[in-house]
Amino acid sequence: MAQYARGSAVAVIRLRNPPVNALSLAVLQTLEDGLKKADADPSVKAVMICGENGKFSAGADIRGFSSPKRLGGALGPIVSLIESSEKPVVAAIEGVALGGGLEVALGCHYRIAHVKARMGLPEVTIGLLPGAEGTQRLPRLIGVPAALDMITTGKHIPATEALKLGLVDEIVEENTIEAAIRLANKVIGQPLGPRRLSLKPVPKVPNMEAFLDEALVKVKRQARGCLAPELCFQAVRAATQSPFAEGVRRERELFQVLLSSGQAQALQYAFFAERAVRRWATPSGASWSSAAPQPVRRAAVIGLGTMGQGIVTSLVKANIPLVALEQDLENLNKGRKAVMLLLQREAMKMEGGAQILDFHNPAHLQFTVDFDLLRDVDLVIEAVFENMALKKEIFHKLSKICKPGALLCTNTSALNIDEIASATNRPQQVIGTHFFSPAHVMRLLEIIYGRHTSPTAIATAMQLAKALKKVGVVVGNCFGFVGNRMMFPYVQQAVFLLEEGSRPEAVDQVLEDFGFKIGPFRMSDLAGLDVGWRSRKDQGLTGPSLPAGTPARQRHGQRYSPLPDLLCEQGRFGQKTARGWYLYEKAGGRTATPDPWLHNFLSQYRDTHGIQTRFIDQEEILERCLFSLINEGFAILAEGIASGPEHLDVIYINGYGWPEHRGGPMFYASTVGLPRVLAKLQKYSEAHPDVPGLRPSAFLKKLVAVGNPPLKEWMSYLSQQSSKL
Ligand SMILES: CC/C=C\C/C=C/C(=O)SCCNC(=O)CCNC(=O)[C@H](O)C(C)(C)COP(=O)(O)OP(=O)(O)OC[C@H]1O[C@@H](n2cnc3c(N)ncnc32)[C@H](O)[C@@H]1OP(=O)(O)O
Repeated sequence: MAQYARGSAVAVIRLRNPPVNALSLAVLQTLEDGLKKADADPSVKAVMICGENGKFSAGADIRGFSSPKRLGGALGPIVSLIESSEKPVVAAIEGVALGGGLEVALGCHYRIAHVKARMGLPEVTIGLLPGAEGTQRLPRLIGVPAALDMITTGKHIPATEALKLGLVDEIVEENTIEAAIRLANKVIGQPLGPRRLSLKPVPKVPNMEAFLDEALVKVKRQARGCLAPELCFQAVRAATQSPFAEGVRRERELFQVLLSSGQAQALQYAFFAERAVRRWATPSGASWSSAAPQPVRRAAVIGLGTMGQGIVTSLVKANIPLVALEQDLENLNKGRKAVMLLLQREAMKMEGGAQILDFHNPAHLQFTVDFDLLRDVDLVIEAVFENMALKKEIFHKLSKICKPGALLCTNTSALNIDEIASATNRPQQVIGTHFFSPAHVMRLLEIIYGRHTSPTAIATAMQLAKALKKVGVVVGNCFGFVGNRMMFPYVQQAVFLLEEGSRPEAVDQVLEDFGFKIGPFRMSDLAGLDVGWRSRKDQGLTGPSLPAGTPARQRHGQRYSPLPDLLCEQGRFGQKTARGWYLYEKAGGRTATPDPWLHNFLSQYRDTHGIQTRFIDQEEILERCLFSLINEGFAILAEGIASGPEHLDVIYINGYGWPEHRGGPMFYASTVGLPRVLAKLQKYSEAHPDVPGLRPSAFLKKLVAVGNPPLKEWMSYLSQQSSKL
């Protein structure tokens, strides 16, 4: 709701809808009532609009976009009403003014902001555009280039930048409300025409059309199939071509297109999914609501390879003092140099970075080879090589050295947390923290609890994720956990498709067109083919431990492709060796070129194994890769490894480059329709009976049998029916 109060000559309208004063229909109604009351009251000479609890408003209530009584066109007319008021209206911006919240402020005649406030039009990130006339007012106020940047990226800007852009008239360090009332009193009686943005012309840019054409190319390139950035662009372009009223009409049309697009629903689902996974729970009943985190005043990272370097950088950025440990001086110096370089780059990106990132002070970041320095840390993150024996040795040592309360985390992408914990005298304090590379950039932190991990340990790891500005997702312990376990069948299908007749570039193209940042073969080349090779050798799937006489394309009675092993045997490890599934300009090069050698190698391979090369169309590539990944997701849910489909989706969006506008794999499955996913899996499974990843999961079959319920109801079928699966 909005609260109306009149004191002296200035009426105060306070937006009130905790926690972020989202603009629901009820809030809009009371805002409109307040404006009309102020207008009708002759003793009121000016109006001040602010938000409750130090936040102006986070914009339209996102849940309202999917409700039957849609928010759609409700806000624009109210913004117009504010602007047309004959009494000056001042916005007092504290905390955040985002989306519709900022559009309300743009309707006001004056804007005053607290120095710590943030502003933005993030509608694009939830698949929409600023549909309350924001695409028409903002370019008039701050110019087309700056407005286009804010509207097409959705970025939040600090008040200091808003002042420089002319988005706000003044910033204050003290009480914003009092300053806004002072300003309102001061401007009573002054002409309002020049303050009405709808009456202003859009400032000219030399070669406007050329500028816009270039901007459009950039917007499209960055959108990777997402509709909203381009439609945001079109709305701003309309502001440069048409009078205000016509621009508003165009904005409304484009808004409706986005509102009814599946993409907006997917992005809004993703927004709430990210927040839902914070409320973690385990099958044993531990949960976020009852577990409290332990404070982490000092941490340690063991191992300064690529992952360790990124983790150290993340901790420094989060201002957590730490000890970085390596096994010997040579590795320590190498690691230190790399970390310092990363930190310098990060500091350059931050405003006042060098002061904020105090990484030259040993009290904040200490490099050592001495395990004894880990005695009083609150949390250790082990980030050594993916080797069970090595990790167990380290954890055994840690449990002897670290203080009793210290949390012991292992950065692993697949290894058994319980086995690692068994090497310690405190398995309740051992937890998996699976960072994604580069660890100081990627948002995902998969948090894996073992059989004995305590709720406090989970809560502490989640708190750490928050401090590192990452999205923590709590999952159970199984080989590959959630993300990699779903990735295995996906990559396996991609390789099988090569055996049957496809090429890496064809498979990658289909998945990149779908919206993945990078296809499976480019991804393998980037990560290094040797990583998987080592793991397969450890599992006895290839290498010297493979029993003599094992068929080349079969393991344990299932189809197996030795193609990646054969490439590794040729020294083709991907980017690092300039050759993998592609050819690169040099070792460490980034530009992937299709490799005639590989094409020839694939033909010979097919001949050797008597495989008839066939043409594989895009639909089959997409369905076999994606549906096998989704199928594994259903198995994971049925086993209780993750507590809901949102967890899987958040993991895929934030750790695996899944296109957010498709809402994550499980949401995508719900949009395709589970009966179709099942039918396709059945078809492919019949064609490839020796591939378990294509065999439909019992849970998927169950959901289809009960009538394809909406995603939010899936888990209820599991709890009622799991015994029958
Ligand atoms: C009718 C109008 C036509 C069109 C134009 C207008 C369109 C819009 O305005 S669309 C909305 C644009 N605004 C946003 O996209 C902002 C979204 N929110 C955020 O970015 C963040 O929540 C925040 C920066 C405002 C606060 O971040 P933080 O402090 O980390 O808190 P949370 O993110 O956990 O949020 C707390 C709580 O509030 C819920 N929430 C936040 N914003 C909205 C919103 N706009 N509508 C509905 N609910 C919102 C959020 O989900 C959290 O609740 P839960 O934990 O229960 O999910």
